[in-house]
Parts: sequence; C-alpha cells; structure tokens
Amino acid sequence: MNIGKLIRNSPVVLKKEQLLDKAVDLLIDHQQCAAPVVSGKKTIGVLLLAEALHRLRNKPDNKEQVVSDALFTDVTVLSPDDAIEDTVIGGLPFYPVSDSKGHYMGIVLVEDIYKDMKKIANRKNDVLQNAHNGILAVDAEGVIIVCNKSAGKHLGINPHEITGRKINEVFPTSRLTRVISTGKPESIQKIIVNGRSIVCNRTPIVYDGKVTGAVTVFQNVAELEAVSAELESVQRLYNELDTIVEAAHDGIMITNSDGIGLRVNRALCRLTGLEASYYLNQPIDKLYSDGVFKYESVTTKALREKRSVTAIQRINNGKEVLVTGTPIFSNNGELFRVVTNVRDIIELQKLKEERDRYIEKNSANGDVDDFIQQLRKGEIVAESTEMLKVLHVAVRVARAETTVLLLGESGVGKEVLAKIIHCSSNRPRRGKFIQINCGAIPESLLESELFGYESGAFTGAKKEGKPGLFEIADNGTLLLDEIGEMPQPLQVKLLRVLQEQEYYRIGGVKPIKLNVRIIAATNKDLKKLVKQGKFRKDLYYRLNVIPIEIPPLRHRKDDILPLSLHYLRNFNEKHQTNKTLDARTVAILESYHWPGNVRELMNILERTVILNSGDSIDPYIINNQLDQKGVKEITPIIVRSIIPLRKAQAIIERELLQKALTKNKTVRQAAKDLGISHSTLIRKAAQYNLKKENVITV
Ligand SMILES: Nc1ncnc2c1ncn2[C@@H]1O[C@H](COP(=O)(O)OP(=O)(O)OP(=O)(O)O)[C@@H](O)[C@H]1O
Repeated sequence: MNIGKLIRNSPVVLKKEQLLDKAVDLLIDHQQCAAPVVSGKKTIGVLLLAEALHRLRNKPDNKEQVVSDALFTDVTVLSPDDAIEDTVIGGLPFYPVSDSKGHYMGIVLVEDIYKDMKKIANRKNDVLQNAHNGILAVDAEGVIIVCNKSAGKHLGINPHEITGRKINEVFPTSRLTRVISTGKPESIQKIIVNGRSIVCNRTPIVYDGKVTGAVTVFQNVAELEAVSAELESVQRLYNELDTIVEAAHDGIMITNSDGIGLRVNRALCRLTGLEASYYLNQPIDKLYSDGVFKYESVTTKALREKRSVTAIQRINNGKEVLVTGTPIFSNNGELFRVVTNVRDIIELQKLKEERDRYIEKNSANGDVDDFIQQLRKGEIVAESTEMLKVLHVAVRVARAETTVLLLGESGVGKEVLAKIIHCSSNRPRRGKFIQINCGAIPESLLESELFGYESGAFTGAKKEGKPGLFEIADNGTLLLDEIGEMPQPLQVKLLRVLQEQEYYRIGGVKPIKLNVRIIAATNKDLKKLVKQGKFRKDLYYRLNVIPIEIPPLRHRKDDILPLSLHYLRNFNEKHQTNKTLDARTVAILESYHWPGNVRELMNILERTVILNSGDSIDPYIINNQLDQKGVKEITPIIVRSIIPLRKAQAIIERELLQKALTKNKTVRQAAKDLGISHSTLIRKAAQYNLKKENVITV
C-alpha cells in the first residue's frame, strides 16, 4: 500500500511571504496546530502554531514578520509512492506530500497512517494464522512471538498459551536458539513431535544485517508422502504409456493443436525411414511440403475438420500406408492433441490373409462357420437404414449375453438375426447354434426334445437316455422359434428353467446347470396372446428383456433391389442361367407388399429364373407370380428422363411394332394386336425400316 491513497487537502496551506500574525489567525480560526508552507508550487516546510506565537511574543513590535521567519524545515516530505509500512512516524500530526518535482500535493494525517498500518498488520496476521504450514517464530531472546493455528495443531499445543514464553521452556530440545546464535538456516529437518513425523525448515530473521530472531515452518510428513505417492503413480502411468507407444507395431505420432510434432515412436521412424528429430518440434505440414507424403497429411485435416480422418498415403520410400488422425479434446471441448496412427498396408493385407486362414483352420462348428463365411462374402444383405439399425442393435446385444426376443413377420430374417447374435457373441467357438420350431412339434415330443430324458423315463424311450437341446446347445445359443406356439405346460417349465438357471432331464434327479443363451422368436403378437390367456404373462416379461423387431420387407424398400440382385446371382449360378432384371421388373418388385417377406422374394425369383425363357426377367412373368392383391397395375413403360414428345412417340411406336412383328407369325395378326389396320402396319413398318424377321427383345 502506498501513501498516495491517504493524501487529503490541508484546511490551511501557507505561503512563505504571508505575514506571520495573519497566518496565526488562520491557524486559530481553523483550529490547526500546524500547516504546510509552500514557495510558489514547492513544499518548503511546516509552520507550527507554537513557534509562530513564540516569535510574535518575543518581537511584539515587529509587524513585518513573515511565515518563512518561523518556518520548520526539518520535516519529512513524503512522496505518493512511499510504502505506508516504511513511513517513520515523528511528532507532527501530519506530513506534507510532494510529487517528484517537489510540488505540493496535500497532506497525510499520522492518524490515517496508523489506521492503515493496523489494517495491514491484521491482514498479515490472518495470512499467518490461516497458512496450511505450521509457523513458529521467536525474537532474539528466544521468546515466542508468533505461533499460528496450524503450528498449534501439529505440535498439540494452544498457541495463546505459549506466545510470550521462552522457546526452550516449552520445547527444551528446540534448535531455534541455535539458529539465532549461528545465523545459519537448517533446512528439511525431520522431527517427531507428540508421536507425529514433521518436516521443518528453520531460518534466522535478519533485520539491518542483525539476527533479530528465528522462524520455523513445518509440515506433516504424511501429507508430503501422499503427494509424493501421487507423483510416483503419475510417473508410473507415464512410463507405462511410454512403453505402450514405443512397443506399438503401428507408427504413432502425437502433435499439438498447432500441428507441431510432440512425440513419435520407433515404428513410425522404421516405416517412413526418417529419424525422430525430423518430426519433433516441427510443423507436420513439412512432411507434405518436403514430399515425404504425396498428399496433405491427415493430421492437418483432422485438425482442420475436428474429426477422425483416414486416408491411404504413399510415402516417398514407395510404401503405401493407411493413416488415421484422431483429434483429442480436453474436458472443456478444446482440441489439444492429434494422435496419428500409421500402418503398412502390405502388412495389413498379410494379417487379413492370416486371419482368414485361421478362421478356416479352426472351423469346427459347421453351421456357424458357414454363417461367418456368408457374412464375410456379403451374403447377408442389409442396405436399408432400418435393417442396418437392427443389425447394429443385434451386434451390441450379442455381447450382453441376455435373453433376446425377436419379433417380425414370417420370413423377415429372424433366424438369420439369431445367428448373427450368436456369431457376434463369444459363444460360437465354445458352443453350437441350435434352433427348434416350438409350433411344429407335438407337446409330448417337444418336452423331451428340449430337456432330454434318462433311460427308461417312459415307454418307448431309448435305453441309454437322450440329451435335450438345452444340453446339446451347452455353451452356445438356443433359438426357440415360434415361441408363441409353445404349449402352456411347457411355458411354465421354460419359465422355471430361465429363473433357476438349471433343469432336469425327464425322469432325471440330477440338476443340470443351464449355460445356454436363449433367443426366442415369433411372428405373433405376444401381448395379444397374453391378453387372450394363451401365453403366460410372467414368461412374456422374462423373454422380453431385449426385444428386437425386424421390419417387414415392404418397410425397408432399399433392401429389395440388393436382395433381388443377390438371389438372382445365386439362382443363376444354381440353374446355370444368366438372367438379368430390367427396370420395369425392379419397379414391380419394389412396389409389391411382400407378405412373405424375404422368403417370398427368394422363392419368386427362383421360380421366375426357371420359368422365364428370355435373358431378362419379364415383368409380366414376375407379375403373374405375385399375389395379385398386392400388385399395383404395372405400367409397361418406365419414363426415366424427359425427351420431346414426338421423339418419345416415335421410339415407342417403333418398339411396339417391332415387338408385335416378332411375337406374331403373321403381319395381319400383329396388326390385330396393335389395334391398327394391316395397311397402316405395313406403312409404318416401312417408315421405321422394320421387317417381320427383325427380332429385337425388349
Ligand atoms: N438379410 C437377409 N439377407 C439374405 N437373406 C435373408 C435375409 N433375411 C432373410 N433372408 C433369407 O430369407 C429366408 C427367411 O429368413 P428366416 O428364416 O431367418 O426368417 P424368419 O423370420 O425366421 O421366418 P419364420 O418366422 O417363418 O421362421 C431365409 O432363407 C434367409 O436366408
């Protein structure tokens, strides 16, 4: 704090040439015992009332005495920048203040200086008392002058009780008196006080070159140890991270938000053939401008676009690499690092081939492995957003290992999805995927199919007994298809198995642990069945943990063309044909309501491939296969772009004539089909240069 903030105006400011008796009158009128005196603008001293009166009384006849005759010049003139604490207070009630040129600015009352000093002292004491570290100070005689709250707590004493007492009386072994006598500090000393370990630093207090006391600052060792343990664990984490980055087979580079290289691992140097110093503390763009990378770096792109970017880059050493730059954001959402991963594509290819070889070699579970192959070859078609969403949920649910209920019309792909769930879990390598249609087997048989039986369990039972599907699917997945058809007594039994996670073979007494993932599927409205009392409510809730509904094919039109092309390819292969779909056929397929879903689409395509004689699948033949209730009237003409009407009429006319001439044995018959006269057909055929022999397929 500076003097400047305490400056105030003096009620009386005197000029040196002012008559002394007038100055005295002024002082008395304003009840002042002194006033600052100026010469021009400059402060030159103070006039004390007592001195002025003394002068006037000694020379009563001299009416010419002026202020400068009685001037007191041995006065401290303060500057506004002086520190309040450093001000030495004398006998005057105020001090004049002048600026750097000596010009008078005002006065500072000694009373104000005292008040301010007290405030500062209190504040310092607050700091001292609230410091986390213990602070204890003694004067040159070893008398305790300061002991803060924390010191009291650490030492187990009341600070008020020891302040003012000699340190060696309170702590006979204290070394503070020694610090006073040597004037040398003693740092980081470990002491035990009241059974607690404390670390302290002792320092002499020096004023004007003389030791005037000593202070000790101390801290609980347990706290320090906690901090150091934290530091150690951070260091350990850092080392672990360092080892991981270095051990990674992929090249790794980390840059800051300005794209400056912060660290790279050995693999990156190996891949690019450049030393670490090439990247560190350098802008990453340099790789591009120096021609190491052929295209802009993904790091720069990830920085700019604030998202993960992947690209294939060719390095100037000829290698092709797959590079992914991933931005890292701080807790408040600011991008502060980009981690870039570089992988050799040839190595990647080799790994993929190795993986495929591994899958082939380890294929023991035929059904599932066929399925994995199908997935890999893209034989399970899902291009619509609706189906992709379903697949996404299925794969996520697969890992959760819970019971799943698949809902959807017949033929939508519930069994396919159940297999996807099985394959995406960790079950396929340990257990099988087993499926049973609960609606297709009589009740008595269904029970023994599911639970198996012991020898002699009932008449007609095999002598050696038989394991049930729960046992066969052990460690695997059991799909209970058409669960809505399950007879009520078996519903009770299934519920018990699901709740108790164990079951008995029929006639068996030994409980068998259930380690099967149950997937139930139905095309029925189970809720409705529950309401009608045909399906147990408790079992419904037990199965309905995660329901997944597969939308009917008519609600995912984007799958129709890919599914059609996929199955057409399959059936062409199977029947040694080479049929294609034309635009009108696709339009029909896409507008049909597909009550039998994918299964119906498959069947119709196979039938058409067999029945259709031409190369392209005839829309009329397809149309005949479909349930006519769902067929919209087919337009034999598909308009794809706008052309002049006259030109379109000519094209269609020519095509129609040509088709009619090809189909019919005689021109007369063709004219009849077209609804025109024989002579008109001949004229128009000549106009379009058509002959009866021209065979052109649509
Ligand atoms: N997304 C798909 N990609 C390729 N083929 C599919 C797809 N979905 C279903 N299929 C095929 O459609 C046919 C019927 O599928 P699936 O048996 O899984 O249906 P579902 O819903 O279980 O039928 P249901 O209720 O009658 O048992 C199967 O031959 C299956 O391979």
